[in-house]
Amino acid sequence: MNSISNISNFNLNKGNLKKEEIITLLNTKQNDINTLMRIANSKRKNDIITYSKNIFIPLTEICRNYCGYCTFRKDPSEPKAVILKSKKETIEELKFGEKYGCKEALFALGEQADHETIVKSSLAKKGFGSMLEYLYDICEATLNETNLLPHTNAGILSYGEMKALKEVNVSMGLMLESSSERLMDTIAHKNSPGKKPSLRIKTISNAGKLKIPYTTGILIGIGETKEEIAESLLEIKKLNDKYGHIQEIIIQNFRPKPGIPMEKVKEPSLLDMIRTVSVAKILFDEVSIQVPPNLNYDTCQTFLLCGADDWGGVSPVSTDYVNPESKWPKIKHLKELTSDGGLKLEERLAIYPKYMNKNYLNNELLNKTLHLSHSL
Ligand SMILES: O=c1nc2n(C[C@H](O)[C@H](O)[C@H](O)CO)c3cc(O)ccc3cc-2c(=O)[nH]1
Ligand SMILES: C[C@H]1O[C@@H](n2cnc3c(N)ncnc32)[C@H](O)[C@@H]1O
Ligand code: MET
Ligand code: SF4
Repeated sequence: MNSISNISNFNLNKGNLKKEEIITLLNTKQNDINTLMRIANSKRKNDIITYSKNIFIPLTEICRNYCGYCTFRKDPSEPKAVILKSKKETIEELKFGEKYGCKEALFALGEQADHETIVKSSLAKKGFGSMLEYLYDICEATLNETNLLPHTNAGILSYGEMKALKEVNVSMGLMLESSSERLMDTIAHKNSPGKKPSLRIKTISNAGKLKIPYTTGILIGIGETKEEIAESLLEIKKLNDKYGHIQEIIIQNFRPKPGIPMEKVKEPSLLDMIRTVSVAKILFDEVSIQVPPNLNYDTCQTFLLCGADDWGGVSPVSTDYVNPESKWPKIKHLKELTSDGGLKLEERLAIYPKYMNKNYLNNELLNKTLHLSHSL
């Protein structure tokens, strides 16, 4: 029987869990789950739960992948598809967000959209040769014309692309999703060359070499096994042990929705989320564990009991374009939910304090970041 009653034999303090031990923890039942939660929660360094006030700008919804869980991606033929959001509209939206206190400009977009002719010609009309050039220009304008700090998640990028974007982003991100090659043959990733684990790992590793403060995470409930969850977390740990650039890990639960290939796939159970969040907290000492509250509207308090310490980007103005049916809780509500658990809600920036220095940021980004952080 799987049990963690032998948990004292596990090296829980240093987070040096072996794969087999993680799998055991991911399979815990009944009282052992309480123990697991208690141990994870005891790893908290303080009673603060952070969030970042952001505005989500989907610069393009065109994407070369077809993930079985995604409703964000649109075909160029769909009348409502965002081919390329203009700079004028982007800045107007950002300025609106700024009025409501947003400090993070979240640019999340389809992967390698410029491989599509319609995007390429739209870029050319504006005088840009690639999505990278456009992204750079938009992030630069964000810095020049607003007080927001850019965070870009554009799917996999090359070393050169990230080297360029580092100059105009305080942090960047890419969900590992899962380190499982096997999922490349399943409904989740079979039409998504960009979800190949080796490519995602390469991107995250290049970000480490470039000293880019980084957000990654795993998507739970897309057909992965417990063993594969353990392997994914260990892969992220390996990357962070090597470079130390991972500022937060998102434990994101898959949300089924009408019209997607995975429409009929069951969402992960609350207990599976509890087990995964707890294990992640035990495994990572210096990295924040983020659980998005909009994807767990009624249950998110539970994650406060297993060591989660960040709610991620929460927007007072924009929808979560990846999960548009999942409304953000109001900050006031989030504050009440957090303090009800004996914890304190605190706003943070898109870059965590330990990276606010010359090793990670150029002068302009550092000055802007420090200035904003004093206003929190
Ligand atoms: O509103 C969202 N924000 C998402 N974010 C934003 C995130 O919550 C914040 O940008 C970070 O916490 C940085 O402040 C992501 C960022 C990444 O780098 C990678 C993946 C995600 C996923 C989402 C998401 O699904 N919805
Ligand atoms: C931006 C991130 O959103 C996640 N994502 C994409 N589709 C869904 C869904 N249906 N439910 C939950 N998360 C999703 C992926 O992990 C992606 O990398
Ligand atoms: N398309 C990218 C990815 O899945 C960015 C987030 S989804 C809009 O990695
Ligand atoms: S999740 Fe990202 S990569 Fe996958 S189809 Fe959607 S937009 Fe493209």
